[in-house]
Amino acid sequence: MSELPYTSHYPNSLPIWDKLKDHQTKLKQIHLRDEFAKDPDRAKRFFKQAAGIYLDYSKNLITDETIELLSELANEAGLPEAITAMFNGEKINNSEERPALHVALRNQSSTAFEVDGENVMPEVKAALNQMERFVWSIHSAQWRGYTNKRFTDVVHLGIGGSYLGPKVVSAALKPYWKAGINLHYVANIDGTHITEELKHLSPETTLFIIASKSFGTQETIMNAKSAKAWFLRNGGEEEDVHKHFVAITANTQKAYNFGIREENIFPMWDWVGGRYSLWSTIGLPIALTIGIENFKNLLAGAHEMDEHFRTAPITENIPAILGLLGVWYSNFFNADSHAILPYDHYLRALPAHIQQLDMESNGKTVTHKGEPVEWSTGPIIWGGAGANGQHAYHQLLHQGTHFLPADFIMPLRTHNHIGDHHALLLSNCLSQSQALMQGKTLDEAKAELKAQGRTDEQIEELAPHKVIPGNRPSNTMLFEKATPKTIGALIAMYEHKVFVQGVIWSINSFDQWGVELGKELGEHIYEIITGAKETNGQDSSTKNLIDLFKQINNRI
Ligand SMILES: O=P(O)(O)OC[C@H]1O[C@H](O)[C@H](O)[C@@H](O)[C@@H]1O
Repeated sequence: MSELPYTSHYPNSLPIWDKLKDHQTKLKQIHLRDEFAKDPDRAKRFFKQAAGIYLDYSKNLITDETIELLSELANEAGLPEAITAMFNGEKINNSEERPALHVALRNQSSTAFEVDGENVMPEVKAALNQMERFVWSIHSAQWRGYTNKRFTDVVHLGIGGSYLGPKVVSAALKPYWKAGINLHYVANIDGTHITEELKHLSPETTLFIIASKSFGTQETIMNAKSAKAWFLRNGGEEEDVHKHFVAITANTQKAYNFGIREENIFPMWDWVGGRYSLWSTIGLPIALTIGIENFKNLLAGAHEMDEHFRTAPITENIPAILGLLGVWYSNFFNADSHAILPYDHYLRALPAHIQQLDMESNGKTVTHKGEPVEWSTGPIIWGGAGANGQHAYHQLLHQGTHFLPADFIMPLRTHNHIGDHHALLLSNCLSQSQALMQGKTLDEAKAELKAQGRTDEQIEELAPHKVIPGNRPSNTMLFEKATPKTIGALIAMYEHKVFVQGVIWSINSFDQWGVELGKELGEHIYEIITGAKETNGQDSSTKNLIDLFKQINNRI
């Protein structure tokens, strides 16, 4: 296993770590409400803009000194060297001996990106051209179904990174969808998912994309087999399969064996991690719905963020600032979760994508050298669409006992002008971060009750319930409009934030060994259910539950 080509460190042994601890003790005394009151320029000082994204990070538990110290932390942990290593194609995914070169997929410059001494840009461009030809042939109905009808529906079969990324982007860019094609996603191995999606579709006009980097993921392969069986059961013939099934994979042979023609297999590369793959051919469903030009704009937006990340000094660098603030809360305030709150119906799938991106990347307990970490790593990512959350979990954000940093995300202009909905949505978004920051004091609560004409006794009883502590941190990320470019930049921003945190924590953000054990055990359990193996060796809980399943389904 190769050493990482940048500084190897334990963050809690860095000289800056103790300084940050002392600083945190001081900072615990401040209240953000007072910081805003005494410094009218606070919002201006903690504000950045890059690649169409406006970041207001003034409602964080920080002072100028915090930013200086965090930037020192980044330097001591070797962040600048790590960024260079990633862009240079070094094997920063050291447990799998691979680079993490998703930035090459959206490269708009003439820079070469090398893997093992070979420039991958010609392959990347060739794959994009293959996508372009395919999208054109479907849109122009040159490529038709087996009864010569044009395609009306595309079903994308994939899971994890081969699902969440395309799903969030295609939903975020719904206003750009070309007329005539409906897109469906099937990820879950639960047969209900595919049954529900296929219910109203016709095999004559349905095209399937099987998206699996490995072409070995149980859920996707099972769904692909069921889709093929549905196709054959409903009129399609074996020799028609190639007209209705295409694949995206790094395992060409397996896709070929499934019945897909070589020219309909789109390449993937092992230097692109699943959760970083929406920019590759895995983005085919995005390109099919929004068109290739818009897909290229998505890549261009991400590239702009890449360039910002690669070149901006740490204190000016949006992903670096976000990553360092995350470290600040995880390691110095013991925050164990982080909320993603998009105020945009089209972006409602964003929390699920960021959840995989962040939790699969940084949910680690050993350093890249395999030594146990003595510091917290990736937080629990959760969230949902605003304003809906305000009428559900925001109560806990405002008055609960947990410390929960949050990101508020919103486009300044809407695609759907209807009444004054958008101004009201923005008011909701801003009022939430304001309430989290300023809270409500006991005196304010009492004054409010008094103004309502409550008796003194009622005021004493009720006021404590109305107190809101405030001083709870959040970021606000705005952009002019949800366009392919801004969505590209937004997602790339989160990717780099996750990388920054992985570097500080000295972990490998690009492997995911933790998901393997469940897969292996699942295979054993399935063999027991089908009778291929005995229950020997199973713990009594699992054995009982298997028996119950077999009994209810008459499989004994
Ligand atoms: O694209 P595939 O090879 O089918 O992989 C799909 C997904 O499954 C794996 O278990 C990993 O947890 C994910 O990172 C990956 O994106």
